[in-house]
Amino acid sequence: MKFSANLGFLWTDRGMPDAIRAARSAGFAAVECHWPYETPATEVAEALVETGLPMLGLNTRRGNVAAGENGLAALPGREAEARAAIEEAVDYACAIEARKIHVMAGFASGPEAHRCFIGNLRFACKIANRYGLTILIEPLNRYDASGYFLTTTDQSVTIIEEVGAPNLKLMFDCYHVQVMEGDLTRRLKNLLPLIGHIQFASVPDRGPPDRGEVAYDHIFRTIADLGYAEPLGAEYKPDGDTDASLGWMKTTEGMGGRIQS
Ligand SMILES: O=C(O)[C@@H](O)C(=O)CO
Ligand SMILES: [Mg+2]
Repeated sequence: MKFSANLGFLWTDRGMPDAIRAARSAGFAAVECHWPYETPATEVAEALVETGLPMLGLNTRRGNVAAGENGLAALPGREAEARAAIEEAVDYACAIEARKIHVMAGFASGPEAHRCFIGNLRFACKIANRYGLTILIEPLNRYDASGYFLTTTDQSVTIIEEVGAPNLKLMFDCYHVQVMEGDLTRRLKNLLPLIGHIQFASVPDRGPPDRGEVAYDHIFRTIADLGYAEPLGAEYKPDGDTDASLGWMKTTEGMGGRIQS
């Protein structure tokens, strides 16, 4: 069991190359990010080579963030922008050797949005397949992303089956899944073949995993027992300094200190 530092939330006080170095110093086995596009891919690639860490994945652009957009792929009429964002993410991923792209659905609902999302995901999977990349979809919870198109693992399974591409997988963020559906242990076991990445944070405050309503020592042990060996994404918001928030990696029984080796 290994951990990946999500640089969308951890070490946000520095640029991505330095955040990658900080993750290496803290003992993470990998990094992942949200929207790296303002940093030249060459700078990110250099920091990855220097530290030896892989960048697991990145997200497609959200669209007009100032206007509150949170993804484009399920927005009928915005297919050209959504597909340009997918192509941009594929290019960036190839430049830094990231293997997974989270295609963000956006705020939408109804059958037209569903059809639009399916079409854009088929497009994404086809392009990604040329480079051996995996496309991820991630259900987000109704409080943090009210009105987001994709909200549950059940809905995600329907979409993955309808798209029918072997390189389309579920981003199982334990934080969102716990808020929306609960039953984490059974869901992890049942959905394992469809899972392309796992993330975690405390619930309900999205802090480090050694607090809140989810017993992450049990969840991490469950994941390890299932034979899932990919790094788990630490996607939580530290109260302040990221380094000061990492006690869970070293001290909590059953967590990183014992599992990560
Ligand atoms: O959980 C999240 O919010 C992220 O994994 C993400 O990709 C952006 O919303
Ligand atoms: Mg997440």
